[in-house]
Amino acid sequence: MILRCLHAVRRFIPHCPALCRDAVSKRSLVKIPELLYSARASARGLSKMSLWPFSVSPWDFSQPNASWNAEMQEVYDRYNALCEVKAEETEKKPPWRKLPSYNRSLKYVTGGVYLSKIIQSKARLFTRNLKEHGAAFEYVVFMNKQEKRCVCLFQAGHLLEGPPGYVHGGAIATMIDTVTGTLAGYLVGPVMTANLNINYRSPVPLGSVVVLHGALDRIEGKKVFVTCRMTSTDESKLHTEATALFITVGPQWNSFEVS
Ligand SMILES: CCCCCCCCCCCC(=O)SCCNC(=O)CCNC(=O)[C@H](O)C(C)(C)COP(=O)(O)OP(=O)(O)OC[C@H]1O[C@@H](n2cnc3c(N)ncnc32)[C@H](O)[C@@H]1OP(=O)(O)O
Repeated sequence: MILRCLHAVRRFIPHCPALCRDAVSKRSLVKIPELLYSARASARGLSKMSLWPFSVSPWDFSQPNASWNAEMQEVYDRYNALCEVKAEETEKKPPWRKLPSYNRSLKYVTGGVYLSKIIQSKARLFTRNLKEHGAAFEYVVFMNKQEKRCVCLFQAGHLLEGPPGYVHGGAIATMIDTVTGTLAGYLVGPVMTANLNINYRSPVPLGSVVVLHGALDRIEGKKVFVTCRMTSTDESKLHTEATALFITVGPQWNSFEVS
């Protein structure tokens, strides 16, 4: 019934473009299954959710959803609590911040000079290109700017299989690149990965939850060195160790503080 109404609205849109162009877009309608899905997920503690289906704000993939297992939800709640400011400490900024995560880069970003507009309009961030929650990369990044480090909770879905029952090494590398790149980008601005070194210490079971600990090592001119460890959620088991080198690509590279 709801979908029928929405299809009727969709057919009506071309006849009143001035009225609807911005508020009701086809892109918004694509999000309806996600919104219905999120309504089901709300029982599991989804923090903010709008029932208004024509929102133009992008979907934040780092919110809890029904595919998260109990461990993912529990560790998320623990870190999320660190992001909240208590009433008596309103003047103090909490050191931790949960980063939102969208499936597109900035809408008007330049670059990708060989990309046609059609390709660019369909482009999606690699780790966020599936609509099915839980199938691949479920993750959320918490940033601590003061300490120049971050943690990422990662639940590996069934499409990431490498060896039977375990996560593919390339999927692990993807997450390490994402987490270290996000930290470098957050601290200094736009960067490109120049080098990634990974030591795989123990396999990651498919469907399990792990934590990636990213930390700034040092900055030397344009070069940003970041380390990363992937562990079990209680940190008793080391899965992967990595170092990454990022090169700043913006014009601002010589103006940030070297520490
Ligand atoms: C909104 C959504 C967010 C979502 C956030 C998601 C985050 C995801 C992040 C993913 C990031 C990626 O995957 S990026 C995609 C993968 N990476 C790439 O495609 C990069 C391809 N490579 C390049 O474009 C280039 O080589 C660069 C930019 C890396 C470097 O070129 P450049 O700027 O000309 O640098 P250049 O002057 O040559 O070198 C600068 C210094 O770095 C050193 N250097 C350069 N490359 C290397 C290297 N591989 N290993 C060691 N050292 C190196 C040089 O020796 C030099 O040192 P010295 O002489 O100064 O001492």
